Amino acid sequence: MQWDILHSINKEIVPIRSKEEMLLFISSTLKKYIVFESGFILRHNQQTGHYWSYIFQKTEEQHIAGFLAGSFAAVGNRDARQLLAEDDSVITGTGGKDFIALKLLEGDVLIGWLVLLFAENRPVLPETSRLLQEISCSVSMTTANIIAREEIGRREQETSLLLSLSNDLAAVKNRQELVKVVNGQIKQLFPVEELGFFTIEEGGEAYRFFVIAICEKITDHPDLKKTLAEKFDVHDPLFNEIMQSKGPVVYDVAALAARSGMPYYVTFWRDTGIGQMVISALRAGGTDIGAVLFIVKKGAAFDLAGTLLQGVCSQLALAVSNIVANETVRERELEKAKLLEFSNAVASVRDKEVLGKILRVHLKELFDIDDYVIHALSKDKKTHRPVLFDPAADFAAHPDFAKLIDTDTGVQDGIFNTILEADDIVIFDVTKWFTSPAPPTYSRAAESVGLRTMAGVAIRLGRENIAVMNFRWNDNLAFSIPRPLFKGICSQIAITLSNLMANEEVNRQLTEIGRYREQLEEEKIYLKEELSTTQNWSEIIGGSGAIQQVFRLVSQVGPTDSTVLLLGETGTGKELIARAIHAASPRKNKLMVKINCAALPAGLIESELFGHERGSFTGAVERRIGKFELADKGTLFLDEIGEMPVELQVKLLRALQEKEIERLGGKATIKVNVRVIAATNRNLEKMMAEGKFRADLYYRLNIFPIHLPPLRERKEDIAALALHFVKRFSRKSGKPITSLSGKVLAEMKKYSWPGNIRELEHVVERSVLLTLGQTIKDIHLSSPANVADPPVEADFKIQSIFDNEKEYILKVLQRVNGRIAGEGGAADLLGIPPSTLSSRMKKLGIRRQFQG
Ligand SMILES: Nc1ncnc2c1ncn2[C@@H]1O[C@H](COP(=O)(O)OP(=O)(O)OP(=O)(O)O)[C@@H](O)[C@H]1O
Repeated sequence: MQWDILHSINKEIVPIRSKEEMLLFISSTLKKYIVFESGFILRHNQQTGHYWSYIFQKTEEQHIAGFLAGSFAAVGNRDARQLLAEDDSVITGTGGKDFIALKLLEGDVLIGWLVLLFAENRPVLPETSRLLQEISCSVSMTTANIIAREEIGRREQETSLLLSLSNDLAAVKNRQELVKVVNGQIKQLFPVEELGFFTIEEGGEAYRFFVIAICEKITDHPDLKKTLAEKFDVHDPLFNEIMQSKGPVVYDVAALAARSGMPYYVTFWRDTGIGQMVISALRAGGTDIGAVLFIVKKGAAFDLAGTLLQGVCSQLALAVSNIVANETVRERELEKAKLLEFSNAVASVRDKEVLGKILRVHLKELFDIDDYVIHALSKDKKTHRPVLFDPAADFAAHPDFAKLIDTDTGVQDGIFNTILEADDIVIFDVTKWFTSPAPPTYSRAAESVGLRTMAGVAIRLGRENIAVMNFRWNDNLAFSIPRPLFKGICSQIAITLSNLMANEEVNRQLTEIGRYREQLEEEKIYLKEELSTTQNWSEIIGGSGAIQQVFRLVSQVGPTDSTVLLLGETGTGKELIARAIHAASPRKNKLMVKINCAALPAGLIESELFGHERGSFTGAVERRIGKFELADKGTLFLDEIGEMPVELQVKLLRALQEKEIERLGGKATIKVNVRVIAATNRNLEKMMAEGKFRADLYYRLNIFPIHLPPLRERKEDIAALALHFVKRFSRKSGKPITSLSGKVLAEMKKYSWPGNIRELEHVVERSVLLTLGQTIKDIHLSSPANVADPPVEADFKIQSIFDNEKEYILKVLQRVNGRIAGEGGAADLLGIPPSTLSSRMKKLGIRRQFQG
């Protein structure tokens, strides 16, 4: 009977393949032969000594639930745990709730127990115990099979998960896709709740979060942004340890957080209440690229043994490095595109204001940068001044900022020099400016618009610092400014800025050239005038004692640098004499610049004399040099000096004494080397007495006075002057007029000539136009009362020296019958050698018949 039972039981056990079949066997087959309340199988871990419920039916019964949960009730006076640990293959309890625990062995290894609980009133029978002993081998084998099959199944599942994970990870192209795979598959493979990936930054000194797959409860955590944004030091003890370790490391978060020098995220996760985290280095192609952090599910224990974590980590490393490579390629392409777009936008801009606006749009769009100012460095790199700025920025509207545009500031202010030496963005505290003992001018503009923290970066053309770009700083910019692109944009700005400045320089030079051209044009006018008067100089007429005295004074003072004051009525030849003085001076190759103080409105004389800067007064659109500068190294002729306004006399005096001038609206003084000749028809001494002319200026000008006599006081010159003008105007009008009649000449001599030589000149000019023959026989003088009948010399007529000589030689030749040489011949009578007479005759056009 016993054998039959054993045989039947074994027959039932052998085909069992699964936990369910085993449970069915225990709860129905076994119960046919053994009477017990309930039965289950516990598993046992040989290494750790842990045991756990393996094959069982859930129940509400407390004593069974206690077993299943691992809390054994005391059996007799022995604890069930002790009982289980004993070596007997079947243990039976005594007293209380009886049970039998049948040891399940695979070889020598204890793999678990089959536990049967009995009702209190039904103690375990010895034959039950024996029967169980008999079937223990088959139950052990079947259980070991189930475990093995399960293990195989688990491994197969793991392998397939790993395979699909590896397929999915291979296809991952970006961070979002990685998060999807992590959430979908990693979380199935391991008891993890959250994952975070770190990557090591370029340069290898810092690491930061690359991507995280976190649960919702911390998505809204206030410190999350900070945690994700922070850069961690690769030398922190935790990261160091992970990088040193060969595989993943399990950490108790509370214990880890208690260690010193831990990175911030450890505390962050401790505070969210998690117990364990597993961290593993991520390596791709033999290079450390970062780490992966698994946040273990609450209550779950993460057992590294037997997991595929290491393999999974290698796959994750590959995926991360692929994403990084992809992102780098994309970033570079994007950068290239953005750089291209930026350089296209700025390339053709030549206008500062337009460029300022374009920069504003692009800096905002690319990096979220606001309120930028670009300060260009001076050539010697010692000072800077703002040249380009965000026109919409608050500070741009500040009056102090407007002043800055044209102000040079030293770079050695502790901020600019630091920026210029740095390779990256320098962040600085603007408030330091406010409290510094000598705050720079721009600090007030910055303060008033609430700028507190700013950043600055050196703008370099190649390696040369050419400018500094400052902009408003906030912590978000740390992430919105990708350095490679930012550097590229800064280089573009450098190119654009240097082009702009070169362009400005060219424009400045063109304006300068334009100004010089203008100056040359003016000089040309003066030179022409001078040329015409120089010709006049050779034809200054005057044989009278009075004018000869003037000529003597001119030749005395001419070669010196003395100031000359020409006094005389209008038209007496003051300007002519001034030019003669200039022509006789060492300055003759430079300009004589004339300014007529009577011809200019009082308000313009100053600008005319000293020049003006652009915008110095309404209408001063361009910078203009004054006559003083134009006459530099030459002569300045101040005509009608008596008409100069008194207030300007002071300035003139200062210019004469200091030998330097200042342009209107200008700041710099300009050295000038000018010789001054002043002229007036006014009585300066009288004016001085009346307070209309400054005494100091008078004495400064009156160093070498020359009085030009009125024409009425040198009537002996009238004939020569009149003839001189006749020739000039007849030549000009193409008329053959060569002389004036004696009557006309007599009229002229009688006339008082209030307009002096100029009047004579005009009278002759008019007469030439009216005369038909060769001789002027009539003139029209303005005041007939002044004209009296002169004692006319019948045969006297005025003619040129040339005609006179010709006529005289002809008369002599007629007297000697044309004989030139020999005693009593024409040459003898004229007291010159015959050869000289012959050549004179030839020159004068005397016909051959008279030549001997
Ligand atoms: N000695 C001279 N010989 C020839 N021409 C002369 C002589 N003196 C004056 N003139 C001519 O007379 C005209 C008037 O001379 P100028 O302009 O020099 O006089 P001014 O004293 O400067 O006159 P104002 O006081 O009105 O400026 C000029 O055309 C000048 O060439």
